[in-house]
Amino acid sequence: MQLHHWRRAVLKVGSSLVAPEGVLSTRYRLGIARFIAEARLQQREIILVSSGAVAAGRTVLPTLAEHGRKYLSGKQALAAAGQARLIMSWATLFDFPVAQLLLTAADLQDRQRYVNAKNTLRELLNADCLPIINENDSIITDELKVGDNDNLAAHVASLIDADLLIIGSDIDGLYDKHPGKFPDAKRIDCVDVIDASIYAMAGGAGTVAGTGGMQTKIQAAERAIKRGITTVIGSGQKTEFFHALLEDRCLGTSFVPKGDRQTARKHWLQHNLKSQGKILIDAGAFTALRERGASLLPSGITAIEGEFETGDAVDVIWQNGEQSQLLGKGLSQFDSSMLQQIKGLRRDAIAAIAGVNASDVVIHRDDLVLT
Ligand SMILES: Nc1ncnc2c1ncn2[C@@H]1O[C@H](COP(=O)(O)OP(=O)(O)O)[C@@H](O)[C@H]1O
Ligand SMILES: N[C@@H](CCC(=O)OP(=O)(O)O)C(=O)O
Repeated sequence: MQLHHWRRAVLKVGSSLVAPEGVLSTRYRLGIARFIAEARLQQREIILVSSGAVAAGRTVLPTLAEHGRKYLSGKQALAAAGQARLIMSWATLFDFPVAQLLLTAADLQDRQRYVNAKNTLRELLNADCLPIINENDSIITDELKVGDNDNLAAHVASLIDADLLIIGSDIDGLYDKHPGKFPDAKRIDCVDVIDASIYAMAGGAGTVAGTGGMQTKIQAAERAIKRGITTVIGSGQKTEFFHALLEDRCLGTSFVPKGDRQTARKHWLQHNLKSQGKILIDAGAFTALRERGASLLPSGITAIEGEFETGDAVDVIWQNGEQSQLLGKGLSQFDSSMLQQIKGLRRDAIAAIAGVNASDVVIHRDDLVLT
């Protein structure tokens, strides 16, 4: 199946690839690492979501592995020890820097942490670094869990505005029934609509190390395509799967959103998010945003209307004397009270008010939809 030309992908690799026999191994990770390196050479960006911390922990702490995985703190200790081994072992496969981000559902629900995670990822990509993400298994309880890395990867894809979500597993796609139980199961090339009949095809995990099986992969695809992100599920054990992706083709199962990605994103921003306030901008900012596709900086803001929180959607309006023109809608990286203080200011002055670590971008161009 031919895909669109993708530029930024979240690649999720399951425990079945990272630790095929329940312990950390390079057997499939060498091929995965080669794919990441080649994609980067093609000027594509990759964010890796890697499972395998608990499996790696079993090697690091064999005694705990025997008894510890039966209770929560034991599993969490295995994940803590294993995560360090996991990240080190990925780092040795690359000649570019890697960075680790451990996220929880709470981080994705809290607006400030969500924006922080997004900004950190953007910085890492700009610095040519490979972000490697996992769930922060060592501290979470059930209520705060995303629970599986398929859904976590879909959240990350949406957070960083990826145009492709690749779910690498030990199987070459979604079958119409559990292939391990039914020898006549047939692989599906492309899913147009995700409904109950698609979920009914999915069985549980294939290995002891895996979590969720196809169920969570379909959930992830559903979450991603709602945001206009094409999702593919395929075998991370096969070099052909990765080769094809480098040529914008999918040899597994693809889930393709209707319409193009910008349309879906635009639709999501425009129709699913209610504007909580207004940011009025000057003529210079209007031109920069409209003509040059720039991000909105505080220096171009003349006034703020309404009360809103960090991450809320706001209308961006050019006010020209008595007349005003709606430029678009975007996600604000600051709340309205901080914006009241930093509007019209330049970078140095902003740092004195918002702190040296504060971003000086109010609405990133990726988060702005022009009307
Ligand atoms: N309909 C299906 N199509 C394909 N695989 C399925 C299906 N139902 C269940 N599975 C199982 O899901 C497994 C992949 O999920 P999982 O074991 O959680 O792996 P991972 O570690 O890659 O997330 C497959 O190996 C297969 O045994
Ligand atoms: N966060 C866990 C993996 C969770 C998970 O979703 O596993 P998998 O189904 O193998 O991708 C770990 O690192 O062990």
